[in-house]
Amino acid sequence: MVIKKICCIGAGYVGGPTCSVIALKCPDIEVTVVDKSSERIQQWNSNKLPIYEPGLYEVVLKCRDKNLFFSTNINKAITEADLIFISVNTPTKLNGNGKGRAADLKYVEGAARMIADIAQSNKIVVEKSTVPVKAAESILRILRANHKKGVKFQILSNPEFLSEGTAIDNLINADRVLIGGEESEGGQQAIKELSWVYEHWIPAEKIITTNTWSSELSKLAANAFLASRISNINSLSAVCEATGADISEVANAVGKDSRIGSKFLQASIGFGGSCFQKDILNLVYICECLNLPEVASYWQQVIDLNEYQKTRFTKKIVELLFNTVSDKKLAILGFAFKKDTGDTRESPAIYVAKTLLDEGAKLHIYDPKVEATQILDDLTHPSFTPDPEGVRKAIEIYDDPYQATAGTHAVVICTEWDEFIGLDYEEIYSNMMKPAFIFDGRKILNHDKLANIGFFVHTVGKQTVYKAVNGF
Ligand SMILES: NC(=O)C1=CN([C@@H]2O[C@H](COP(=O)(O)OP(=O)(O)OC[C@H]3O[C@@H](n4cnc5c(N)ncnc54)[C@H](O)[C@@H]3O)[C@@H](O)[C@H]2O)C=CC1
Ligand SMILES: O=C(O)[C@H]1O[C@H](OP(=O)(O)OP(=O)(O)OC[C@H]2O[C@@H](n3ccc(=O)[nH]c3=O)[C@H](O)[C@@H]2O)[C@H](O)[C@@H](O)[C@@H]1O
Repeated sequence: MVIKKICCIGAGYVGGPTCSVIALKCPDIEVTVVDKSSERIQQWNSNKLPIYEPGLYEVVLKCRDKNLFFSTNINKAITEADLIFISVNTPTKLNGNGKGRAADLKYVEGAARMIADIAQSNKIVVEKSTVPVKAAESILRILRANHKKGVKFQILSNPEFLSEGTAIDNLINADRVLIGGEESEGGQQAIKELSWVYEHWIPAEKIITTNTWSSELSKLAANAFLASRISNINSLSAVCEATGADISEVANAVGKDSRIGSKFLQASIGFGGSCFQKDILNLVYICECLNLPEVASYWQQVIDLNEYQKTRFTKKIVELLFNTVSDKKLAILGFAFKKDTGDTRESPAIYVAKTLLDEGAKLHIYDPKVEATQILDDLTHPSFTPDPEGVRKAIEIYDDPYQATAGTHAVVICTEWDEFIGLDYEEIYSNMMKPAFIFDGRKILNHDKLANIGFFVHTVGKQTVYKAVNGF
């Protein structure tokens, strides 16, 4: 079979950008991205896409309504497709067995059941979502138990490695594409067909093929490795703060060893995002189910250290502000979980805001890309507070960093947006309460310069900087 039509179930952070790039690079293939959320589909078809991702809008504009379609007509897209990506969310389970750790596969199962129900011809079904090892077995059982006479399915695992904020570049210049499938003739043929799609722009030597279970596990492993590097460096940042070593100097010296490498060694207020925590918790749960408690507790440490890092940073804010932030105004600069995205899922800024609000602070929040409604939703969600009205009264959301910081006791940098580096801190200082504090949770600012202006500066992985100004 030559792939002529692709359907992607799930128009989210992965489905949208991935299929846009496939459409861009494969003009001979018609790609339809479907979602059960008509609001999301309507946004994909508008001039304001539902997600902010550098370069995405340009790609969508080039392909939309030519060979790229966003639709709620799931039935039609599945019926016509030769190959179907399942790119739905796989959040951590909130209830029942494995609550708080296992991946909730209800959306994947829902997608599989829809495919089984609708498909009238053979399909290659591709797990794009991040799933536990052996998930393909469950999908296949659902498909094969419900298929119509004569319809055959092949399941492939093709995990996605893009990072938000750099998704388009990651997709176009992927380090590798991983495809896992059955060792049977049918499985190998399906692998070839999906490889052919990627070979439109990815060199063949970068396309790795494995068995299905290796592919599924490699995705969890890659995220666990990446997150553990952040916990490694964050653990050492605590040692730096206690000794006078500087974590940036340590990271630079350690990272120069080519066996270690310099990437992903940026100390921070802890990693956020929708996947690191959920995927490692999922790995921990899998290990427990496999009766591998030592392995489970090894990876659990990566999460525990991340919690410790978030707590450490916020405790320090309260401690340095004379042990009370009650009724003090604090500016939170950055609410997204990293720069160049409007995504706030598991953002450390949410944790910082919660602790400060619980301590009675008033927050002025500014983020260049996160919508005010999103910030409000995050901070008034029932899982965040029992008192949404109280939170609403304690926060103000700004669309200008100078207004957000005016009249505050402290500025807290939660996201490493480039624009925060170039702000006029003399002006900011002049409009703040004194003594004026900066807590740089991302290590992006010039701390000596800030101290010279008069700021009391605390950052991660370095001793607090303060230069006596006017004799104080
Ligand atoms: N966000 C990221 O950067 C990355 C995410 N992943 C994985 O990719 C998967 C998807 O993640 P995101 O795109 O971030 O999730 P998302 O939440 O942004 O998008 C998922 C979409 O699937 C839709 N959906 C769920 N069930 C459906 C159904 N039965 N029919 C139609 N639509 C349905 C939802 O309405 C939602 O729009 C997850 O497994 C995640 O772990 C993998 C790599 C990167
Ligand atoms: O499975 C996924 O969802 C994706 O998860 C991460 O991508 P993402 O979460 O989008 O972004 P990252 O750049 O990995 O950042 C995650 C968090 O770690 C933090 N981080 C990152 C790097 C670093 O050195 N220090 C650090 O604190 C970031 O600020 C952010 O809060 C992985 O990098 C992707 O390869 C993977 O596909």
